[in-house]
Amino acid sequence: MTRPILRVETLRTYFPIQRGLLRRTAGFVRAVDGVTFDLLPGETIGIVGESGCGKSTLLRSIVGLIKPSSGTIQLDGNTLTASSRHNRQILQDMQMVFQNPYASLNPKMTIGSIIREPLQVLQLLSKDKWNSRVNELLQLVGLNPDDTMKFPHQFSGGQRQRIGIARALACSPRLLLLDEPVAALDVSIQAQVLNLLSDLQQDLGLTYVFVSHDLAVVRYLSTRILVLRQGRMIEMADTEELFANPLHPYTQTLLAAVPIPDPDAEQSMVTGDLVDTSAEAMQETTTLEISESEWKRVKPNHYVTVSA
Ligand SMILES: Nc1ncnc2c1ncn2[C@@H]1O[C@H](COP(=O)(O)OP(=O)(O)OP(=O)(O)O)[C@@H](O)[C@H]1O
Repeated sequence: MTRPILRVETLRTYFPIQRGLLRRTAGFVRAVDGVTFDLLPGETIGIVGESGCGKSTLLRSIVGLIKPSSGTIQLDGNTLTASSRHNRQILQDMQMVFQNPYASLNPKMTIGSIIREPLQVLQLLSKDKWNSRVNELLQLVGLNPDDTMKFPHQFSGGQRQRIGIARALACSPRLLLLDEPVAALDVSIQAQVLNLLSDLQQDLGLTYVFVSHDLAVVRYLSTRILVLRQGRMIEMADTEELFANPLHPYTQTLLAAVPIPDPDAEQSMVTGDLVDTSAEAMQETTTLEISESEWKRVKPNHYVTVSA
């Protein structure tokens, strides 16, 4: 059986609520509260749920931008600790793409230096190969390699997100954590960026964790969906199974809000071929080691919570 590239086990991230002059801890926001899932190579898991349910905190906890309160995260079978997170291979293997392409790029840096930065920081490749790698990355994301000396403000929103993706790909990661990567873009541009992500996944064999509040967008890209509510897992299933057979009332409510695609519409949201790159991976049943009292396993890959 294929080893999961990512294993998240009973992950909890709580933020203290501080009150009074002495800033005493009066309680905790349970932003992520016992999340467990495995991710096989080539899969895309979509994390969905309403605003504030903990989607971004989950991603940030996985990538190490926030220190989780408890639980374990394994990358390729290796448990991530404060010290192992400095390991070059781990830093290389897992990269994040942020929601806001306006805020996530340093406006004072040329895009050449923005994309080159991870190579410099991680000391990857020899210095004389950095420029050709930057050109290659720009081409990979559909941008002009002659534009390396331009600044972020000289690009459109969609192009800036492509720059963010090129930077995330600079050190050849295997796992991309995508936090609402198209939410800040116009719908027509969203389609182009989603198609790019799909093509890159196929061409480079990438694995994605994809966060969005937009279920229609998640449906295009994800092979499996995890529904979160107030930090807790509500339901998890293969994408089409979840859409066809949502079991938890909360999932049913979320799905009811997704507009049904109009077959006569001139332009569907995503054009071109979206190839399911994880067909092989999906042949396998992923395991979920959560207490039976909390989860009901209704099909090999369909779990629903019975306590929330
Ligand atoms: N640094 C922080 N300190 C305290 N509370 C926080 C912090 N970051 C997030 N939270 C709280 O944790 C909860 C989850 O927030 P998070 O941003 O992860 O949700 P989300 O599902 O990504 O929301 P959105 O879709 O609006 O981006 C929220 O109640 C939020 O207010």
